[in-house]
Amino acid sequence: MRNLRKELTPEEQKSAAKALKINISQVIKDPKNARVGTYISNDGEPSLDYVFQWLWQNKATPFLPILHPFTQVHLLFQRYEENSPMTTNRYGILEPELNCSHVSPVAALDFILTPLVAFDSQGNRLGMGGGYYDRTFAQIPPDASHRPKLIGVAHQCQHLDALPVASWDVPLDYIVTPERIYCPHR
Ligand SMILES: Nc1nc2c(c(=O)[nH]1)N(C=O)[C@@H](CNc1ccc(C(=O)N[C@@H](CCC(=O)O)C(=O)O)cc1)CN2
Ligand SMILES: Nc1ncnc2c1ncn2[C@@H]1O[C@H](COP(=O)(O)OP(=O)(O)OP(=O)(O)O)[C@@H](O)[C@H]1O
Repeated sequence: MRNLRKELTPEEQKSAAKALKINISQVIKDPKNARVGTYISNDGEPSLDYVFQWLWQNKATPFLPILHPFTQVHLLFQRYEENSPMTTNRYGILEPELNCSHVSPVAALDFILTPLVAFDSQGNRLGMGGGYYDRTFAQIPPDASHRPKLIGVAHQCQHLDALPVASWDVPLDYIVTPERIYCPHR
């Protein structure tokens, strides 16, 4: 599945990124003041470059994942601005330089756009295998009055009929591809 997304041509990636922005704007209907977890694409993942522009233009705030400096197995979400100082993490992925005053509690985000390796129509997500997203989502208290909507972002070729589900897997509320919007639980 990772090879499938890596084999897309630059032209295919560009048209995917444009179509994704349109579909994501159907899910994040009211972007003004929305706090949105995002990612910087890696390894053939769909680019969010058009989504970042759309979020900034519509007064939403994107946040990027940072590998937690102490636990090593959780993600921190830090505000991302066009001029944020960046560094590369141990996987070679760009992330903002840690600035604690720009970090948001994960439960305070309104939406989290998650990259994935494969998804199914039931909202199950297969990731890179580090367990970062599931461990981070598990930190949200079950009785939290506000919880982020989880939106998987993928190329259509990452769709599978059914994925195995682990006890710790947190299901996605939506999956957005350039072609379709899946709402598994509605
Ligand atoms: N763009 C992006 N950012 C992200 C993730 C992601 O999947 N995509 N993550 C989602 O969790 C976290 C980082 N997790 C990752 C886990 C493994 C690998 C990876 O490339 N693993 C290599 C082995 C490399 C090594 O061990 O040094 C591999 O599987 O080939 C990358 C990211 C946070 N940021
Ligand atoms: N809530 C959790 N608490 C403790 N361990 C967890 C939790 N979630 C995941 N893990 C651990 O993380 C490992 C990897 O999980 P999994 O294969 O589901 O990762 P993934 O979702 O593919 O990765 P990623 O989120 O980094 O893209 C699992 O073997 C599991 O032991």
